[in-house]
Amino acid sequence: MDQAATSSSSSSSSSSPRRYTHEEYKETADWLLAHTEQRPKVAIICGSGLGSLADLLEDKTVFPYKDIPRFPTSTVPGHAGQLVFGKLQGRECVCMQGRFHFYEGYDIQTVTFPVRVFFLLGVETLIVTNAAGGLNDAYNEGDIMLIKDHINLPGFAGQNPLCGQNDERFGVRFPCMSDAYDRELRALARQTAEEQGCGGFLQEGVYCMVAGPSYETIAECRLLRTLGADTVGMSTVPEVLVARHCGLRVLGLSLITNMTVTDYDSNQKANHEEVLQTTRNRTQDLERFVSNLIAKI
Ligand SMILES: O=P(O)(O)O[C@@H]1C[C@H](O)[C@@H](CO)O1
Ligand SMILES: Nc1nc2[nH]cnc2c(=O)[nH]1
Repeated sequence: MDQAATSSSSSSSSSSPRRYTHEEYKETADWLLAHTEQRPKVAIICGSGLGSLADLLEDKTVFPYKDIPRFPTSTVPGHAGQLVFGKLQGRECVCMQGRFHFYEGYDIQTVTFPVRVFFLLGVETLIVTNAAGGLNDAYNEGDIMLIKDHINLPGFAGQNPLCGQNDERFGVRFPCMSDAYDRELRALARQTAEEQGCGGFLQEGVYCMVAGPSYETIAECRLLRTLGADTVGMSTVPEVLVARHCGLRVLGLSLITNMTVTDYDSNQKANHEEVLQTTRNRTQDLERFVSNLIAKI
């Protein structure tokens, strides 16, 4: 990717892989603060096909990523590529309509760049959504899974956005992740789903991140299930690591857009069109769910 390759800051080196300085994050945050009067406490990152959440905001100010200093750009269908400030249920929010993925060619610090910008804007809670493949055979396409934990497979292979020199202004060198997904927010989400009458399709489980962009083989799906994963996707975990590092509360939601293939006799094939089609089918329920939930935060 051109931008991924050319926007590399001078701080990148093998001994100091931190890609952006505190000042650089702050410049972007200050630019945004100078261009909007909104001061959101909640940020939402929209997964594949889930960007219409941002359309619910009122009194919107919209910034295409290309206009924001240092912001990367989205390259994946279903990711519009703009930052939307506005009010949802009367609460000021900022919404990423389109996220960045490692498989797009961005390094892991670029993928997570917006999260530290949100922190510097004064955001306290991050709601992160994704489209994911279901591994748990008790799940159904169209279910929403509250993420209670994750498996960071790229992290096992050295791709963790917190690698490199640590800046204590963001957080500690060795952040705890056993409480990554806020228990109170999950309880609120369960309560919201019950009230909305959609408790029947709410699941709670473990999301596993793979680098992508290829979908999993049958053997890989079986392996991930054995490891304890309920869903698999290509995002979210890096953003959560950076958010928790700087003390944001996190709620994670996976929309099960497809059930993964685990049977050698199956003719089913994972594909992005199916992913987007399921998000189109479920978008209204998900929007109502997030919107009702935000009213309680
Ligand atoms: O951004 P998310 O994680 O929702 O997108 C998922 C993972 C890939 O980007 C894509 C595969 O269909 O959907
Ligand atoms: N890795 C992965 N990502 C997805 N995103 C949506 N569905 C899937 C899937 O089956 N696998």
